[in-house]
Amino acid sequence: MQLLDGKKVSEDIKNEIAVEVQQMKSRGEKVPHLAAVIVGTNGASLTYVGSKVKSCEKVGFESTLVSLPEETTEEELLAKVKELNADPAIDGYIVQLPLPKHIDEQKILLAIDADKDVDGFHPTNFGRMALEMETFLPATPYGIMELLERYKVETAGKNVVVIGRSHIVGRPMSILLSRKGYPGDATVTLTHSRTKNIEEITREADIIISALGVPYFLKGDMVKDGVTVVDVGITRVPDATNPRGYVIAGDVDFDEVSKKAAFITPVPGGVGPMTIAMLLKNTLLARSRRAKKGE
Ligand SMILES: Nc1nc(=O)c2c([nH]1)NC[C@@H]1CN(c3ccc(C(=O)N[C@@H](CCC(=O)O)C(=O)O)cc3)C=[N+]21
Repeated sequence: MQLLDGKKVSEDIKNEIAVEVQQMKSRGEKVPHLAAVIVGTNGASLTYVGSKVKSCEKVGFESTLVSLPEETTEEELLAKVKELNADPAIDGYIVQLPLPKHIDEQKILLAIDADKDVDGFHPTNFGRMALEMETFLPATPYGIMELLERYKVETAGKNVVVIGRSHIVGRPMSILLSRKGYPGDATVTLTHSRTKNIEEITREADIIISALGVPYFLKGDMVKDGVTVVDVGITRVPDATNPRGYVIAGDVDFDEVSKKAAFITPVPGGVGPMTIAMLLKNTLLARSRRAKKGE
């Protein structure tokens, strides 16, 4: 069994980015500037946004955190989005999801300038991804592709089973792995809450990407020997014996599944850190695109 070490690979990627930023600086060029908008104070969301800001500092990017109260109206958030679209200092930005229920997420995502949409969530960028055009790939699926590539996991002609059809992970993951070329060319099955007899499907899989959010869902008897397993689930499970009061649980029963797996990601330290590294990579791309346009 080999660990797909997202923590380590993400550090490598951040070091590569830091080198490029240093070169930009020494040429007197503007460095990438990422902004993140967060509405409300969900504990987990605050953690992620905090680590994004920290990672920006680490690679030498500029970063701006826009923290808005839970009561922010849709109109106010739209106004902030328009302001970021128009701000020449900002190369790319994200609006942290989920948003409070009184705000229409789709309306916000549509308002983001596709050229600054480093999350790759705008319909234009999602379409470009599906059509195999150059674009900002959504950070989590992009990070998984990068992990598979750096560990040389074979994908061509393999049976890939994706669990979960979310717009930010499962759906784009299924598209990316079915695209032409490496790390794609796979035969992809997208499973979800209406899928019947899922264990019969997962048992045939060469690669399983689980993005479900159900702690310890994937058990040892649901996979075949030699499988590659990527665990996207991150759930905080209350645990009184832990000083934090919770433990971070993946979708995969690691103890059972790792006994049969050829490659497997840990949680934490797998897909999560890769997501942040790829967001930085997209922001670097946003900056170089804008530099080419003289912006
Ligand atoms: N517009 C938007 N873009 C996102 O990319 C986005 C979002 N909204 N909303 C929330 C999710 C979640 N997300 C994570 C990023 C890093 C870790 C991460 O680094 N996790 C660490 C530790 C986790 C912990 O300590 O809680 C790990 O897995 O090792 C996790 C989750 C990005 N998201």
